[in-house]
Amino acid sequence: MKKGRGRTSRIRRRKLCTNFQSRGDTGRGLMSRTSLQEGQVIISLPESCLLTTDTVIRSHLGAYIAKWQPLPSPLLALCTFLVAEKHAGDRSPWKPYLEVLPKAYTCPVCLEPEVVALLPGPLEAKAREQRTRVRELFTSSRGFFSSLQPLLSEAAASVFSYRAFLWAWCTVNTRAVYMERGRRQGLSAEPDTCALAPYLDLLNHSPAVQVKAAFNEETRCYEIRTGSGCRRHEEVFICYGPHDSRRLLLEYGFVPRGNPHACVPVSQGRMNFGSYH
Ligand SMILES: C[S@@+](CC[C@H](N)C(=O)[O-])C[C@H]1O[C@@H](n2cnc3c(N)ncnc32)[C@H](O)[C@@H]1O
Repeated sequence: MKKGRGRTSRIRRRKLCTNFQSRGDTGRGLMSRTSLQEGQVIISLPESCLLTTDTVIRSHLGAYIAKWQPLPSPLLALCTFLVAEKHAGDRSPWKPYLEVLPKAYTCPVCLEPEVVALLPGPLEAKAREQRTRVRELFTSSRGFFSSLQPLLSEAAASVFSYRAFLWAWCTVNTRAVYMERGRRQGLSAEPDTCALAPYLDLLNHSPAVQVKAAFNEETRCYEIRTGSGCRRHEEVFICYGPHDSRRLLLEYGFVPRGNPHACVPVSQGRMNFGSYH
């Protein structure tokens, strides 16, 4: 008998298809198995499934973070945790999540300088700025990475390579949900607003939908409610924000089709020139 031809396997296949859909240009996404009415919860993820700076501080990294000066930022803590857990492989409780994360990203920060130079002027400038910021964060954190050597089975410099750091930075930047929290002990005063939300982070962006997303203090879950409804067996989208295409490319590595927030930045000189109307 050919593998995967029976009824059980057909049902299993159908279940997989309804949960996890692959679409050419958006990568993976989520599809609803029922129709969703306006205001209904699309997805609700318990606090224990979120990867936040609390997760990092409670982990084996916590003691090293507490000792390090200057205090690491919340973003650095998350990136460091991702790289360290990836390095831990089978020993990491986050392995199932880490395995489904993209291996590479399409954000301009990952592009070679020769490719960045081909981007339109204002976008090129932003991409360069972003690249410099990420590079500087990496370079200024080398000492902190070295301090983690006792936790690592390889040289800290090879575990915390720029490539690994960039992957972690893009993971946080393209997939984290916004979750504002107070300052955590041991971390710098920079805003602590990012949380990784496994499974929920498979939702793709559409500027045409409205959603409400927030951590519910009563249920202790991160919840997303649809503001527009969704038909059964259709892909469920959320809106990452009313971002123009340049911002979406810079932060998320894609340009959506038909973006109502698309705009063309006009330089000061151009504006004067253009004010003849
Ligand atoms: C939060 S993840 C969503 C899940 C992602 N598609 C995956 O395969 O893991 C965000 C990423 O999905 C992709 N994405 C989301 N919405 C998109 C869209 N409307 N068009 C193209 N790519 C999109 C981009 O690569 C973006 O960085």
